[in-house]
Amino acid sequence: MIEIHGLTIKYGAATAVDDLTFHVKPGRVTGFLGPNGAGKSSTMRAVLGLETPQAGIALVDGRPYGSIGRPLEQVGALLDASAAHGGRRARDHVACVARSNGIGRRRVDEVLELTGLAGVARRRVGGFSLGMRQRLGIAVALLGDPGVLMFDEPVNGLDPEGIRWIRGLLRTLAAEGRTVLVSSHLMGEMETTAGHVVLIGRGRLIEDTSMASLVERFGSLEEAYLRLTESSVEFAAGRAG
Ligand SMILES: Nc1ncnc2c1ncn2[C@@H]1O[C@H](COP(=O)(O)OP(=O)(O)OP(=O)(O)O)[C@@H](O)[C@H]1O
Repeated sequence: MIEIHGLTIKYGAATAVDDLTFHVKPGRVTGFLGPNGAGKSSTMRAVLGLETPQAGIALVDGRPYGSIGRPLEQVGALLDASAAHGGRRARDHVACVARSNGIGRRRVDEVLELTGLAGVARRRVGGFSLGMRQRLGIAVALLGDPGVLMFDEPVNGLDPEGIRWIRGLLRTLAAEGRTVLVSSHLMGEMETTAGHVVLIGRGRLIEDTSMASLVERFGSLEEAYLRLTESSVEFAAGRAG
């Protein structure tokens, strides 16, 4: 379970996350949605102890990330697919993270297999497509077999086969009883994958509800999203013509 309590994150004078409170429960995929700049990535970083909030707290299974003994075995995350060093071979990258976290080699091969990277594991990450990097980031997130998983826009750059694969993976992870938080701007994809939605705008909570209730109220997730975030969009495109 992930618990966010009164979380406030400021960058200088700008408030990115504003007194945000919500819980992410196990056993279902929770879609974390909101316009560009709404504060999704900042919130996820706070869960991993990568942000120092001005107020509030983010907990994983009741504890702040920094106090977890073997964090990779509690929470796995894909936040930035470009994080891996380009000069490294894929397997070496995963093996290095595994080694520094006391995780054995067998698990390295398992996650490479699970993410479809076994055949390219000896290739350098620098030559990887964005979709392959996403898979590599997911492989690392799964290394510790954690009960809590966070993916920041994991479908980015994936081809249709990859999108279908991640849909199945997210559902499987949730069905295994894990806590799964996924951010995405692809409403159609989220509607089929997520059972619950946390919608934020300008760092504040807009909705924390089941997918079924949103679709029932608005007809589709896209419609719900557009209507509910109307006043929270910071970077709206100009109208053509
Ligand atoms: N390191 C930083 N320094 C300064 N401002 C930042 C930093 N990181 C994020 N911000 C700002 O905080 C706000 C929230 O950003 P964040 O990346 O959390 O939003 P997001 O919902 O993940 O957006 P997107 O959907 O575009 O990825 C934005 O206004 C962003 O410009």
